[in-house]
Amino acid sequence: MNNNYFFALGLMSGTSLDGVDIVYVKFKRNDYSFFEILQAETIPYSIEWKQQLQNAIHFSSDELKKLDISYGKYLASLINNFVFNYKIEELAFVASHGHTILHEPDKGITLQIGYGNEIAKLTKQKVVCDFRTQDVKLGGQGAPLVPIGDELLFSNINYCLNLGGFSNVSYHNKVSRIAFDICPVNIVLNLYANKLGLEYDASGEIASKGTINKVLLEKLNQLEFYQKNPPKSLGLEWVQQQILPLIDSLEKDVSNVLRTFVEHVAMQISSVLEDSKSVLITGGGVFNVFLIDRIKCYTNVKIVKASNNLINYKEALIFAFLGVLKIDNQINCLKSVTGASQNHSSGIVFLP
Ligand SMILES: Nc1ncnc2c1ncn2[C@@H]1O[C@H](COP(=O)(O)OP(=O)(O)OP(=O)(O)O)[C@@H](O)[C@H]1O
Ligand SMILES: CC(=O)N[C@H]1[C@@H]2OC[C@@H](O2)[C@@H](O)[C@@H]1O[C@H](C)C(=O)O
Repeated sequence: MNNNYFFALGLMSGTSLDGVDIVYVKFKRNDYSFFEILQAETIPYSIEWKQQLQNAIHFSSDELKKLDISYGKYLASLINNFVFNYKIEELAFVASHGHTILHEPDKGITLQIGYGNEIAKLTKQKVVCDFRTQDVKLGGQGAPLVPIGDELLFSNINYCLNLGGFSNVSYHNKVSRIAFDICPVNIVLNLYANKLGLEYDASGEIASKGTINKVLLEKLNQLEFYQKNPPKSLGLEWVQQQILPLIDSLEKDVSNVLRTFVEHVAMQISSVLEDSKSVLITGGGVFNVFLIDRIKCYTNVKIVKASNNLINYKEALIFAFLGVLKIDNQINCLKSVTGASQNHSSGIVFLP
């Protein structure tokens, strides 16, 4: 055993409901910039779990309490399997984001299920969870929480850009960390790829064969959201109200839609990135070769190549890191990002 290092598990279940991401990470004592992802796996949801998590928004508070416990038991079983399969012997704690069921921070509500007490009991590990509630209590949005990880784990990089359902960015301006959603990405590209019977447009092949609809492109770029200053965020409702009707009224050909939307994304992303700065890009959109090429056409940024583990598991890694900060009683929620009344150390610790 080397006392300079310690090991943690990070668990994240994202909005896309593809599964639970688990990472086993090596951290260094007294050096927050060090991390190494040793093992990583996504455990896909069964149809039953997917349905339950999707429907839970309509559950009564008693039903939610039951789900909190049964989902906690489920996470515990995934952790036990992971520890067994990868022969993990050293583990300081588990940090679990859980799954977000309710999130209306302006009404003081945020709920991530997966009861930590259940996980601690069944895994016999120290567990840190419930990272968002305290921030909402302090008047913050309870999200995004990843930027503190960007700040401390990737301090040598100017921009951390995520290309998921939506694209978001975080960077340090002259005074503090800034983070915001830039524009929709895969949530829109997938919808149109689905019309061709595809899950997504692999490598952006179909988009690359389409033609730009200039009127549509201009109208997309003129949407009011893009003129607003951060902090700002996007949701599915906005896409349904502002983006889809616009596309459908102006372009019928799917490859032209994909081509035009890729151009829109590339233009919006490049408009927030300053030339010659470094950018770490993560999220599944990294594999859209055509989109990355288009971004490169508009900017002179230096793209830092991320490993596949980092591309796919950065959020789970950062929740493990938020656990490290909580256990060390250090700030893990930034008021400059969430709008809370103060910076604070968030999360609840459960002992086995
Ligand atoms: N080879 C590929 N070519 C093009 N696109 C890809 C490829 N692989 C993955 N993607 C895109 O990435 C998406 C998955 O990305 P990711 O897992 O980051 O999304 P997410 O978890 O829904 O995002 P978030 O929760 O951060 O919004 C896929 O749905 C698809 O659109
Ligand atoms: C409430 C909640 O679960 N929000 C998630 C969600 O998924 C993406 C986006 O919306 C982000 O705000 C957040 O997660 C990331 C990991 C965050 O907190 O940084």
